[in-house]
Amino acid sequence: MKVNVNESEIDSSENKEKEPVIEEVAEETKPMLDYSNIKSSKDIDVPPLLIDQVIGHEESIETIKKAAKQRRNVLLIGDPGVGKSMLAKGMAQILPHETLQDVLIYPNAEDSNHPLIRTVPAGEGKKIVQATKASSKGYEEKKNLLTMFAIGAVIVIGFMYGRLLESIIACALILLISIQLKPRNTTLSPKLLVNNEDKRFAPFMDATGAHAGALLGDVRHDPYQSGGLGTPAHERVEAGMIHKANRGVLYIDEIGTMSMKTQQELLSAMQEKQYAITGQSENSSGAMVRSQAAPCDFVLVASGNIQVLEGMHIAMRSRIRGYGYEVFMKDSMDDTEENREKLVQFVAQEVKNDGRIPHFAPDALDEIILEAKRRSGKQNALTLRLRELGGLVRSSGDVAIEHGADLVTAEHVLEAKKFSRTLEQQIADRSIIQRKEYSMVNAEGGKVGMVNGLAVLGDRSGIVSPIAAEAAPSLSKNGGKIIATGKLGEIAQESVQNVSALIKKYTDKDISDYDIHVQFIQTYDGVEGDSASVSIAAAVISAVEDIPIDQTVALTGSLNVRGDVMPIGGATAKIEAAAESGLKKVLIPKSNLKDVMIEKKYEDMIEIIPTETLSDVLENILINSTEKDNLLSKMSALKNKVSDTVSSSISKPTHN
Ligand SMILES: Nc1ncnc2c1ncn2[C@@H]1O[C@H](COP(=O)(O)OP(=O)(O)OP(=O)(O)O)[C@@H](O)[C@H]1O
Repeated sequence: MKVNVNESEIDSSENKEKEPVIEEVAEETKPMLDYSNIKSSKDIDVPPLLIDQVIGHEESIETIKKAAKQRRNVLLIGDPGVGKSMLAKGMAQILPHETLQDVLIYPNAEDSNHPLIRTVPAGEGKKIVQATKASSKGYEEKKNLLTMFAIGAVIVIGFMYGRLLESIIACALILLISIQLKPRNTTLSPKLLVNNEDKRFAPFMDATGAHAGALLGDVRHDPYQSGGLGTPAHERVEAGMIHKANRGVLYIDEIGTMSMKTQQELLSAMQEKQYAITGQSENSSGAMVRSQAAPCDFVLVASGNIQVLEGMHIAMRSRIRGYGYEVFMKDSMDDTEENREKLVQFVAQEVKNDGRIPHFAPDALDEIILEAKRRSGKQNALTLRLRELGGLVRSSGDVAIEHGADLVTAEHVLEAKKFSRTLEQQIADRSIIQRKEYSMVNAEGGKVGMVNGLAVLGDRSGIVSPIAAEAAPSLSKNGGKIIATGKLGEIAQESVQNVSALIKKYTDKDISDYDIHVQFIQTYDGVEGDSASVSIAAAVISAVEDIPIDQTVALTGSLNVRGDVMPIGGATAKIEAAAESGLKKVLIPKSNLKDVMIEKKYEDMIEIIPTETLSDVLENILINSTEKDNLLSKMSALKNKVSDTVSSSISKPTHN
């Protein structure tokens, strides 16, 4: 990929020869890895334990292993799909499982609404229940026989005396009584609340979004409360996830969305390591029942993004801090050979877990690594948002199956990329078509106060976002106003205010003498406008100075108050959107140059010009004219004056 570093890059004060410098941006032509040892991802070993399958979070894995050993709580904070729940599941696999218990609940002869809890080693619970059931089986058989006989007799008598209706009612009554009649050993037989029989690993309970009943346990409602017809209280008790997670992991994603009351209860369960089960609905007969406390000695792994902390009970966070670890998870890893190999392992894992798609050939693995690079949006990094990358792995596999291929190839990955576009990408695509149809993007000529800004929709879809500025002398005695319209009005206001000092400095015009209108034309919901300040400054300067802007150029960058162009996010997506819209050049902050990983098809469509200062931007975007030359020489003189002042102050020693 060729990138033109424009002549404006060369410091004019040094009077160097003004020749454009051509800079090579690292081009990925050779394979990303040495695949000589493998034919496909099938030859890659997938580790048996989940924790060893987690890619790119070495430090977090260390912490999780430490936490598992000491049974500590963990708070995992990070972006969606970076492997938080995978780490929590992995933790459950490395917790000791020899100490697992079954929990039984028994009726209480003294207080039927206070059933009793008994814990036994894992696997024993089922045996106890089966033994009690076996002894009551004989009774059940006899009872059923007797019931059938009674029903038969009533029907025959009913026929004989012509009282069929009464006999049917009598049969129904006999059936009801028979169902309710339970032998003493049946009513006294325990119920298995928590069964850990044959568990190879400690339990993992995902309580994300669980309501209080499912989380803390509940007692079912029973309408037959009187006359001994009701179901015994202990049989209506249901264990909560906190009980099922006993000696294992209780995982809660987005814990901050849980009600404070539930968090409070969870906290007391964590403190006491046991929790009595009661009916959660006040209007239910279950609310009368309260079991003896059942064990719930779980490790809590809570997770979410950073905002989740706002909704989190303060004591809960303090408990995790005091008795556990807080982990901030990365969203990307360094682009090293070792990490590329891990990505290959990731592909092998995803293929194995999916079980329906073929393995990946080396060229397809290369495409996935390249995509991981692109999605990281950073120089020398690979994304760790692996759930989304896993989506591409699966859809590439689906394409290969459609083509009847035994292995997924690079072509399949590229085809999958085309149709598995995110909603934001589809909206961006559609807007590009619309803009082309209605000629909203000006891809030719020069216009005063009109600039092709670039923005990002979602997290990786670029969009051309035209900005128009109009400057009119203010008639108000109190000076001019900045009037910003469109959805990004606030950002526009702020940007104009930030750049007003620069505009004043560079144009010799006080923009407070003008009413300046700035409009973001056709802005979409979800467009972030932080990187529009360079575009706004260019549009306003063009409007104030009446110098047309080249409409074949698009630009992006954040401008600081000193006139330096600062880096922005989504450089690659923005450049691709500009190319797709038919624009010929794109100005991006120089510091973003290494982040650029545009697809091959765009490479010859657009010229990328890195910029460092507002002067670089104006040099490249204003249409050549005497006014432009005057403005730029004024700016360059100013720059020289500033550097002279700085160098003289450095060279003169001061004596205090
Ligand atoms: N670091 C990783 N290593 C290997 N696979 C990963 C990693 N991160 C995500 N995945 C893949 O993505 C899937 C989803 O990840 P997971 O559910 O753990 O993400 P999460 O961070 O918990 O997301 P969310 O916060 O949205 O629940 C995993 O089952 C796995 O296939």
